[in-house]
Amino acid sequence: MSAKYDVELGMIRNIGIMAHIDAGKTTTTERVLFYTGSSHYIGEVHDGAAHTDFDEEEQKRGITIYSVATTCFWKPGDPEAHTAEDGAHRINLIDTPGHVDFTVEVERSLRVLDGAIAVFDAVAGVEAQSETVWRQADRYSVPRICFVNKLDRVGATLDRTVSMMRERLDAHPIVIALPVGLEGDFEAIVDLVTMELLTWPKAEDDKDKGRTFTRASLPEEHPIFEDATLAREAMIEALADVDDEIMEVFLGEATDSLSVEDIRAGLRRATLSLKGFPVLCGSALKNRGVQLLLDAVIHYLPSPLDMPPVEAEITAGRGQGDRVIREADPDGPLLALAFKLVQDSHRGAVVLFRVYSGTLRAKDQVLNVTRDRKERVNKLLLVLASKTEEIDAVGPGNIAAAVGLRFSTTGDTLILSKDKQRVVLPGMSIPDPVIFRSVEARSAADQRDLDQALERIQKEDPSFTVYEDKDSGQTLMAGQGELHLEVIVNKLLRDYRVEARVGKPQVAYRESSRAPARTDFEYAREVGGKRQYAKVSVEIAPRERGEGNLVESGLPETDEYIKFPKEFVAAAVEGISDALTRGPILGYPVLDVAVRLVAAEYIEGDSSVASFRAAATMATNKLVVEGGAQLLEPVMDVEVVGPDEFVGNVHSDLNTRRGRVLGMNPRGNAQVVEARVPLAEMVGYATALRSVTQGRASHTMQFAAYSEVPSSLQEDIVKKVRGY
Ligand SMILES: Nc1nc2c(ncn2[C@@H]2O[C@H](COP(=O)(O)OP(=O)(O)OP(=O)(O)O)[C@@H](O)[C@H]2O)c(=O)[nH]1
Repeated sequence: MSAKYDVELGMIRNIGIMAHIDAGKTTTTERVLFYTGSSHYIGEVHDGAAHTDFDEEEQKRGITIYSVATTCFWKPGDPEAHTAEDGAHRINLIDTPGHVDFTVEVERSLRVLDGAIAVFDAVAGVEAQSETVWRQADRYSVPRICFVNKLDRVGATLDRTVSMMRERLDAHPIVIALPVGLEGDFEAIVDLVTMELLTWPKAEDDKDKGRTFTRASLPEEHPIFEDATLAREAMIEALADVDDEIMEVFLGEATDSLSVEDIRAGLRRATLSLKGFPVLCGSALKNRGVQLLLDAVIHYLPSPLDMPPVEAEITAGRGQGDRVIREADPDGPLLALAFKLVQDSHRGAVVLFRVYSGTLRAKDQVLNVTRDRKERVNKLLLVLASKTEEIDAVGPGNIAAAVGLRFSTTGDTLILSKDKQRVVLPGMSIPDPVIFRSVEARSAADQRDLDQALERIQKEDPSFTVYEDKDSGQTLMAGQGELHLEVIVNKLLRDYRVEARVGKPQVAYRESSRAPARTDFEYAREVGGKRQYAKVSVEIAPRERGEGNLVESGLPETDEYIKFPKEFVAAAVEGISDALTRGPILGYPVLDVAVRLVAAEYIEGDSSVASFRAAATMATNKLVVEGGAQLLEPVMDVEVVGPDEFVGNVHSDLNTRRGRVLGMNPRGNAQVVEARVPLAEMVGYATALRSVTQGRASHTMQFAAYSEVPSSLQEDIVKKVRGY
């Protein structure tokens, strides 16, 4: 352990910065890293020198471990304290993706962070995408503080975003910082909790990018004093609305009796309970307001101590299936979650992880419970803004990187191999990939680059898979949605600079069988002058949607079968499974059927593993058709959020897409329309939605289930997929 970096549990903050694209997430992060002393310069987004990009090789590929999680230190009231020894808190800053389409990406970051900063653009306010990101954080109950950025821009106001938070997000904002001047005149901020004025040097004198600032009691003669007094009253009233303790004071005595500590404690309670959201403001680009935001991270966002202890499931031995609680105890058994794998150009695979309980030490042998693999941690790294530092150990509540793990990836649970009890953290649900695109290298020379790039991307993103179509020999990339694959294609072509041709997005259909059927199948051939024989009887029955396949040997345990060669049975079962990977309609995998081998015959000398395998495959192919082959399509859970007046349009548009509206609920002054819609009908939906709602609504969707394609459409789809 290192005195420089180790702090008590209550002094750790694991946070993310969430924002609409362009709201200023990168610019704000840069300032955070600069003011916390973790970096010695500010890389500006527009000159391409942001920290996330400083490694040239990685800049080409757009990934760095620094951009996934970075650790920095901050002490409110002492901007020069940059280590644990100085009494600073430790902030582990975790990247959150801007696109909510990538369920796995969003989940992985929301799983490991305890609180978040939501950044808004003071001109645009709460945009549709900010709304989507906000709702995702609601779903995971992530406490948030808000930063209304870009107050220097023409048209900026604090009030607009605050009222939009009420109206669009149905949130309870509590404004705790007041800007002095706006747009070009924006120069200072009043901390409403302490009634202090924070002033930064004018742009021409700002030699150290806003690092030096003054904080002084707001004088009564200051022109903003009256406004600030009113704003402070409003802050206390807004806090009293959601906090009983403050309410009591508010109703009883004069609010003057509330100390700074009382107000901070109230704001902390409101934030942790998600009843209120402290709102700060500033301009990251003009270097104003970020220090106050950092203070608020420490004052109001949760530490791991505020989080409920994690629950894990026992996977083997006594109590299998039971849940156990793991406290954040450094001496307890290790429990850690790998939340991101990054291919680092110098170090190979680097796994970022969070420890929930116990302590992980360099050279420890760990067990990846998810994959049932033992492996060794060669090195542990603390990731700071512009360097990594080797550390000996990581304790609970903290985030670090491990080098040397070969099997671990996003979502895996790690424990120590020597620990007796095997437990696993609730898995991240990785939905089936529902959409795919073909990809082909432009030349044989590009093939190797393509293969390597695809392998890397696949390792980093478990929701992305690559496979080969057996018929066409084409390489197919499958993912969670159009946008997911588009981002990957961009990565391939731009970051990895692979020369490749990429096909159009296609829906991943499945096939099934409608009714029970049975077939007796005799396989008798001459192959290379040798007789091959096998006879099998196979039964098929449909299963409920979502149940998956069941393939088994149902041979009775009669005398006839006691001596039946086991390898022939195993080969037949394999043959059945093989047949189910390619359905008879379009060659998509067959889903939700039970297939059993119910009788078999062999001839000594003529029968072989190969003949049983072939017989079972052919019998199954025939059976799926006899049972009534059926095409299945992925159906998505779609959620559209928008103003009331557009609900009619959204509704009728979804109807034309074979959608089924499941419900409509008000949220704030908006309406949430929930529907189930076939994915095939959702191509280009974002554009269509924009046009029927004048850009006021947003949508999210995720895979719900496979469902039967109506028979009237099956033929059209077959023609389309085959390219007729
Ligand atoms: N005027 C002004 N511009 C800002 C401010 N903060 C950021 N910007 C600019 O806004 C643009 C977007 O900022 P980024 O920091 O890249 O925003 P982001 O949210 O990280 O955007 P993505 O990287 O696209 O997700 C850049 O051109 C910034 O220079 C601000 O406080 N004031």
